[in-house]
Amino acid sequence: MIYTVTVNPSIDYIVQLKELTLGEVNRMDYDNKLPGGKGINVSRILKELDQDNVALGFLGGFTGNFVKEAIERVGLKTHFTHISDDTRINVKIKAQDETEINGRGPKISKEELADFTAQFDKLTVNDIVIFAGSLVPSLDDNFYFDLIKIIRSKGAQFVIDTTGESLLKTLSEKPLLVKPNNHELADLFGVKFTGIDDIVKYGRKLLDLGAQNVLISMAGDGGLMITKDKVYRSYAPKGTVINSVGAGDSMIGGFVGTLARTKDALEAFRYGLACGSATAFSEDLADRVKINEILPKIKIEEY
Ligand SMILES: Nc1ncnc2c1ncn2[C@@H]1O[C@H](COP(=O)(O)OP(=O)(O)OP(=O)(O)O)[C@@H](O)[C@H]1O
Ligand SMILES: O=P(O)(O)OC[C@@]1(O)O[C@H](CO)[C@@H](O)[C@@H]1O
Repeated sequence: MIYTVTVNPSIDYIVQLKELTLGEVNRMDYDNKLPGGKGINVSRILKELDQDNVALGFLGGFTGNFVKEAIERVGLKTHFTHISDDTRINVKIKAQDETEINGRGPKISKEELADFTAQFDKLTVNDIVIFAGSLVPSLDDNFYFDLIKIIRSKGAQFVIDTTGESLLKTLSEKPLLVKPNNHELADLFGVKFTGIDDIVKYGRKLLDLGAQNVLISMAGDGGLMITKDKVYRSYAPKGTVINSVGAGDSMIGGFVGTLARTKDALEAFRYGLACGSATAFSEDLADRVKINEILPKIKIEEY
């Protein structure tokens, strides 16, 4: 089974207006509330690919109820730990620019945390756990790493979408996939990239440090897959970008879901790219219709 973990889910409150003027009363042209959080987004994409999965994490309060109902309505399997504090609301403003204001997230008590962690005892070698998104302030930086140790002790696989030291630290535990974007990769090693060769050089370091599969996403410039002896590059297909929120999560969902089904990393890369672009070209996350429309437009070449 594939499990996604969203420690800090959200209601994504999408607000559209022609122009945002700071310090003034602004009126919305359109608004929408969507269930959010990186792991939940990965779960939704897995579902679109008919890949069985369960979304885990913490949900609480009226906001948590909204998220739970919204994702269960689309048929997602969930097993969230109930918390007494409210799930956060993240504001996504689409005006002359895209601006995101993400909440810090709720408090999680020791008991709530223990309930959540107990689930990991049941993992087996057939399971994959995907961690994605920020932690809440009451959890310390070792949170993911401690869970990863448990996961690996059961022989299960893990994927982690995080940045900086928290990512570097997990590499020795051999994540199934890491997918920093090019900016995150540069920050990770404290360098500036001048071209694709630099990106490949530092992407390969992630493999050397233990990652099993490495993708580097480059938004509208497409993505790279770096293997021990080959580098694959894809330019993103052209289209009208409606929403780039969740493109990275979609790429992870597309890659992991397809890798689990086919064991073919190149095919998984193709689906990852298609899901990422399909989300960029959709108002919400991509659905199966959009993904299937984009798939034939994905071209991958050896770099
Ligand atoms: N503007 C775009 N046009 C076409 N494809 C896109 C666009 N933006 C993203 N994609 C596709 O989605 C993939 C992931 O996007 P991106 O690099 O923005 O991930 P990310 O930085 O993790 O995004 P986010 O954190 O916003 O989810 C890209 O590699 C690309 O294939
Ligand atoms: O604050 P985090 O956890 O880093 O990111 C949360 C978030 O911005 O990521 C998703 C898009 O990737 C959104 O659904 C959600 O609002």
